[in-house]
Amino acid sequence: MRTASEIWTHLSSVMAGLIFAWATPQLRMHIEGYAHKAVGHVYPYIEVTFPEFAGERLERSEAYIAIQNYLNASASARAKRLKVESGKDSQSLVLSMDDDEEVVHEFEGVKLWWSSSQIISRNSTLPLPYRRFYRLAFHWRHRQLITLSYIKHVLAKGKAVAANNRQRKLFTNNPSSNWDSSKWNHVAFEHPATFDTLAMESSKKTEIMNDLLKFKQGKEYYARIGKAWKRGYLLYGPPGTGKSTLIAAMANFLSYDVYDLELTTVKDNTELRKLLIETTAKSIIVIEDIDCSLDLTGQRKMKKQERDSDEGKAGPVKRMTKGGEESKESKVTLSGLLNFIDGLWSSCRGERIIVLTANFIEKLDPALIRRGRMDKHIEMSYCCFESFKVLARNYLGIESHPLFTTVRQLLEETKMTPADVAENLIPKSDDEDEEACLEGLIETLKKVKEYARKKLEEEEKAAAAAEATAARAMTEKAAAAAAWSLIVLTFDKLRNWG
Ligand SMILES: Nc1ncnc2c1ncn2[C@@H]1O[C@H](COP(=O)(O)OP(=O)(O)OP(=O)(O)O)[C@@H](O)[C@H]1O
Ligand SMILES: [Mg+2]
Repeated sequence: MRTASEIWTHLSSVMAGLIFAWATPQLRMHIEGYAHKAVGHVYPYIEVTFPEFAGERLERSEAYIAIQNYLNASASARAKRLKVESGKDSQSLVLSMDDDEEVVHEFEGVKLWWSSSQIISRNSTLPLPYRRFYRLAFHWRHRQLITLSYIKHVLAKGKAVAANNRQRKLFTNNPSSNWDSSKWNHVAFEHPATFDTLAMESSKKTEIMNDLLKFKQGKEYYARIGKAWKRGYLLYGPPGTGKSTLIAAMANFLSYDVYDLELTTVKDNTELRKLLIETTAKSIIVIEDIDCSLDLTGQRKMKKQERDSDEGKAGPVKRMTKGGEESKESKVTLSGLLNFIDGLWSSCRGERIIVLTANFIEKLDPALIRRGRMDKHIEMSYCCFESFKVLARNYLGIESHPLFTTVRQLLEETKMTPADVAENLIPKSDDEDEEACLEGLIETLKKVKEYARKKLEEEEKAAAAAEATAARAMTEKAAAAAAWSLIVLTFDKLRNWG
């Protein structure tokens, strides 16, 4: 039997050996490796936690939000316990995973488990009394796949879902006297127009949608060719042909915000620049009726004349509202507007689209609408049969009708805007069915055709009368000239005789 002192000596040497082994890094790694393997055999899963608040300033973690969106998108199909919250428009409902619920996902054939939990926190700096987090568990064999690919995939998908679900905004600029609160006012953007409901030839629609998609996905492309990630659209055509409707459809298609810039309330070029700086990425900046809100041609001529004098000396430019009445004097100039657009192109990070609308393209200065500033010019035209069919589907819910043939023929012979066609397709009482609406439209089209015929006839008559008057005047002038020559000749002869 060993004595107590012998046992102590033996224990001390074992302890010293262990301490020595721990102090030797290679040996320690071996021991740790074995320990991990031993634990791995018992519990072979790795768990990753994503807390809601992270970082030094305890801000809401972007990763947490992206994961939340990613998981919510498929929650109703996967989770057994769900919770319901009201959505962005406070009418729809959003289903999400309930607390302490676990769902199984699969990525490239690998199974993984997501769970959501919360614990009461004693940390008083947190904005909420509890700490929420998501936990991802997977087999340690898939560590590489999950950490290198899957988490990136989840974050990208979650961000895309968020972009789609985001409550988009419609901004309008405040007059500078109200800039204490903010330069832009906003309301929820809830225009229902889509490319599906837009009355336009389908080939033209597809072209615009492809152009927008290429732009939206073009981050790397624009960076590679060294061009700012911006695109300018000019929409022109008569009132009521759908310019504003197309802008709404574009914003819905891209999930972008809309900044509706009202130039008549902007005092000068400096204000214009300040407004620009406050706009955010993923937005469409719209200046409607550019041909009516600024006398651009006049300004350009004036600018040319005063090329040597500075902007301040150019004097205030009178701007007109759409109705033609004069609004407050403003010093916004064409060069200010061009700088605004170029500033947008060069100084603002992130993608932006600028859309100008006009009734008369010929009134606009070529510098404003040249490619590079306004890259795509879209003419919005009178209603054709294809556009009519879209309106008939929207307003009457029909794809065909025996009266369509008459409508088609009349539309080819007349000019009617989609706004007017749409107005005729709206039932005016409960008794009016689709046939009554189509008959009403045919009646109006016939009237418009008759009116146009009479107008043309009158114009032709007036032109003929003007031509006759001109011819008569020419004859009288020629006769007078001949008489005068005769007088001169006679006078000369008399003088010679004398
Ligand atoms: N192409 C279209 N597709 C679907 N609806 C249209 C179209 N054009 C006009 N409308 C209907 O007519 C109404 C007026 O159209 P919109 O305001 O888009 O015309 P606009 O070209 O912007 O006119 P303005 O030059 O006066 O601003 C819209 O509310 C819409 O209901
Ligand atoms: Mg409009």
